[in-house]
Amino acid sequence: MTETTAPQTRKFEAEVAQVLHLVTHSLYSHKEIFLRELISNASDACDKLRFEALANPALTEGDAELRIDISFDAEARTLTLRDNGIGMSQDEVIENIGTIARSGTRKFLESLSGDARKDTQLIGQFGVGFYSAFIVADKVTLITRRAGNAPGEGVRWESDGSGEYTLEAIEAPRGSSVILHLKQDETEFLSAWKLRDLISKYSDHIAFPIRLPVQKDGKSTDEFETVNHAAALWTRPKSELKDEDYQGFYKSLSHDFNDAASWTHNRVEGSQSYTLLLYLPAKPPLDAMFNGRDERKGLKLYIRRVFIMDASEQLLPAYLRFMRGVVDSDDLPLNVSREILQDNRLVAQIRAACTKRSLDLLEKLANDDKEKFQAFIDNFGNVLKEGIAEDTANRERIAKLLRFASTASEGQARTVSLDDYIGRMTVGQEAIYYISADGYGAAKGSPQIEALRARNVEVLLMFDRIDEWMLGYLHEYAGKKLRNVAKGDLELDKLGDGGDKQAREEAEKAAEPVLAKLKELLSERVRDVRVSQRLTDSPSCLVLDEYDMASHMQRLMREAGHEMPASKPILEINPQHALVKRIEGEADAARAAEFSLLLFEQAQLMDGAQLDDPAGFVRRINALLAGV
Ligand SMILES: Nc1ncnc2c1ncn2[C@@H]1O[C@H](COP(=O)(O)OP(=O)(O)OP(=O)(O)O)[C@@H](O)[C@H]1O
Repeated sequence: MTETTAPQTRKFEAEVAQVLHLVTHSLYSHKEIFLRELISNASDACDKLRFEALANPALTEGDAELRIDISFDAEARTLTLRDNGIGMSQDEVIENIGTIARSGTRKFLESLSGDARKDTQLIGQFGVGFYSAFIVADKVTLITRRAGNAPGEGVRWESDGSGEYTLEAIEAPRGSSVILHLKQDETEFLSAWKLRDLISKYSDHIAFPIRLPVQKDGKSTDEFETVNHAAALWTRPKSELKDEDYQGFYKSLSHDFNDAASWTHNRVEGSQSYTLLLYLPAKPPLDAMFNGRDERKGLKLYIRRVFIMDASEQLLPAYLRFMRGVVDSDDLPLNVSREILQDNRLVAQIRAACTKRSLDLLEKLANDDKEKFQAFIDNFGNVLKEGIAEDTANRERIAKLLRFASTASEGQARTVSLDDYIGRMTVGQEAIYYISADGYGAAKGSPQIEALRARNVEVLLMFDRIDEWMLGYLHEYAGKKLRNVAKGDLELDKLGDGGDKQAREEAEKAAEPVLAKLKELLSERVRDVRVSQRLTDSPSCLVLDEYDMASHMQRLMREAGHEMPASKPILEINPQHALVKRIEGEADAARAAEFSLLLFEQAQLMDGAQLDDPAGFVRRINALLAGV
């Protein structure tokens, strides 16, 4: 450790100054949260000490009852939060309070919009932690000593939040005291009544005693009394807990300003015993947005009430990474490591239970609260889709929860479930039809869906990046095949009244000369030219064979740097269309070649592809328009 004797002044990292400025300016309307944040830090510090003391009991010697004391001095205008938790060494103070250690914070700063209202929302989800002290204080003093360090190795840190702080080595008890020098108008926090009220509102569930000085004749005495429940919330019987209790716990667990959308709380007893408390956030938590699949957080593992670690990766599959909560196991060994968690039978059981309970919760929400469920789909629907590939055992349950846009729904909102779709299938329809494209407009306007539309057959519109990948794993739902409308033979004869098969065969026969002409003219660009059953209005479209990769997926793969074998598409034509008829009757070979190219280029454009020769395309269109 670096020795400090006289106070030294240091500068905050530039980003800290930025966060501080933002916190103090944008969170004023939520100023009470400072108390919740500081209590939550104190509670984390007690958790950490309790955990370290498992291996080294000497750490808590002489002061083993972990607690958080809050006191105030009306004359000096100070409010002090003191915990006898893990404390910090000088290096840790510099690291934790003077810099922005977490990569998520940097990303958070980059994402700020400059719009105060939006940024407040964002910072609320991000969890402002220690810096929230500066919402109500114009100076903050932190006195701290790491458990295990000698009494003289304490640190005094002080700052007015304007860009610099001072550090000094001092004598200090184990743990941390945060002393807030309150701003002129923040007198309300110098009241036992007000503090008690805030503690029961925001911090009642904290598992350590939070104590306030006993009041006598309007003054604080030296005696302290516990004002919270001081029992881990998830250990309390459900019947005793109110919605506010669950929401309060959620907020301090997740640092979210918003209420959770829903939660599930279960005690499991059997071959092993554990408690689960899982929350579904109403808004995407920031880390779920910023941190990738490998950096996730949000599910805390406790063993017999002792906080062990964040074990989201071990206890939840990646496609449920938006869930937040607590797992408290009675049977895992306290000295469990991440490695042990990876490969442990009990953990595998708990993980399966977390998955099941999360899916139960989502199903219940889908049935009971359409609005909240729709918000879930809007926020997390694409994350859930990963489950189709990842969790084969639960594939059908996950598929049931998915929602899509379709030709029967309004706009691009994903509102149609596979069950809704099946309920609307027409006579003779055996498959669930979908089209996939780069965007909603492209999917909805796909020429390939024209004939299905004309027959009143609904088509699901898939246009999220993940869809094509997911569809590679979702071949069937409730015994019905999922079929890409742009692939293979649609067997439209089986639908509805079946149409006039004979008339179709005659039309195909009649189109043979134009097919032959087009095949010859476009032989370098297409694999085959066929009469389409899919088209009613457009002259042409591109289709794929049953096992070809969807064309926009091929493009995505190429963009991502994958070598894709060049495969020529199949062109389908509508022999009734004027352009096709024109080609058929065109005696001038050069013009016929130009127009057939146009037929192909139009199909490419509607498929979302880039043209090889846009200038040539425009020239051809103009020639056609000018009747040349
Ligand atoms: N009372 C305390 N005792 C010991 N360490 C503390 C205390 N308060 C803060 N710290 C340390 O400072 C770090 C930064 O605290 P801060 O509240 O800013 O963020 P955080 O708690 O890590 O994140 P979040 O608030 O989003 O959970 C903490 O991670 C912890 O290591």
